[in-house]
Amino acid sequence: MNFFDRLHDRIRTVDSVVSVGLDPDPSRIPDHLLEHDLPRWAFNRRIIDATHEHAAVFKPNAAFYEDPDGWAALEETIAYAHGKGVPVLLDAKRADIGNTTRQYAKILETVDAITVNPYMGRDSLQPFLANEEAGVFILCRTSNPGGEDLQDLELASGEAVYERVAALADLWNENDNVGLVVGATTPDELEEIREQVPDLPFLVPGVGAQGGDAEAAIEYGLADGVGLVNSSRGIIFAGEDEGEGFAAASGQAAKRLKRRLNQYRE
Ligand SMILES: O=C(O)c1cc(=O)[nH]c(=O)n1[C@@H]1O[C@H](COP(=O)(O)O)[C@@H](O)[C@H]1O
Repeated sequence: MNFFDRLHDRIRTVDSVVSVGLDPDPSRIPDHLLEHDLPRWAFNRRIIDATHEHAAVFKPNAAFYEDPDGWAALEETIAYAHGKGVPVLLDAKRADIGNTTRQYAKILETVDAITVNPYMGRDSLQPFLANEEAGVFILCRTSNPGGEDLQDLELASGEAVYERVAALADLWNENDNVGLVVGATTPDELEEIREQVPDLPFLVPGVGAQGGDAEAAIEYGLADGVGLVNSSRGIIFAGEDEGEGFAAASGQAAKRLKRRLNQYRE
């Protein structure tokens, strides 16, 4: 079954478009978990237990797992999320030359969807795009301040680079498996890109810790009700000062974000 059909079902089941970002910064893991063999896994397990009822997906960012213990923690995390019936979107921002990207794309045997980088062009994304079951979210207008450095540049055609990316993504969506990453910190661009590509679901990061616009994230992020609004630190570290109560606080934060976003959903 196509990823976006599965996501549609998941969104209906939990009545939520919240993507819970699993970015377990080791310096912020509560002290009482540090004695575990894999503190990031111990942390994520408790976060998953507390938030899964409100999670349309879990989105681990690969950057937080790039060492041997991290790989083990990520493997456990993915399996546990799947055990709870929650799809996993790996935020890896991948893409490379053909033979390399073919190896990268093998990760789609393990996760349900991935973020990819369009900078190297179509062939660098082809093995991801060819996977009919998986979701492929292409970076379009990112939420960080430097997002404007390249993405806002005007091309000779008069369009901005991010508009060109949206147009290409639409073209590359032959398997109905493509979405765009558009940050909530630039609501005007969100609106503009939604008008340009009405059918592509967006992953909208940047609400919560980055202060993005939650209403715009819903108004423009969803295509036919399908899309994702991510918060990572705002959920997983909501109970940072609460010791063993940290996970319960995360559960509350995920529920609050779900309710806030649901106010704007039709
Ligand atoms: O691809 C992403 O998910 C992403 C794109 C983007 O433009 N901005 C952005 O913040 N993200 C990711 O979304 C998450 C945001 O985390 P918080 O700011 O803690 O909610 C991080 O994992 C970022 O890497």
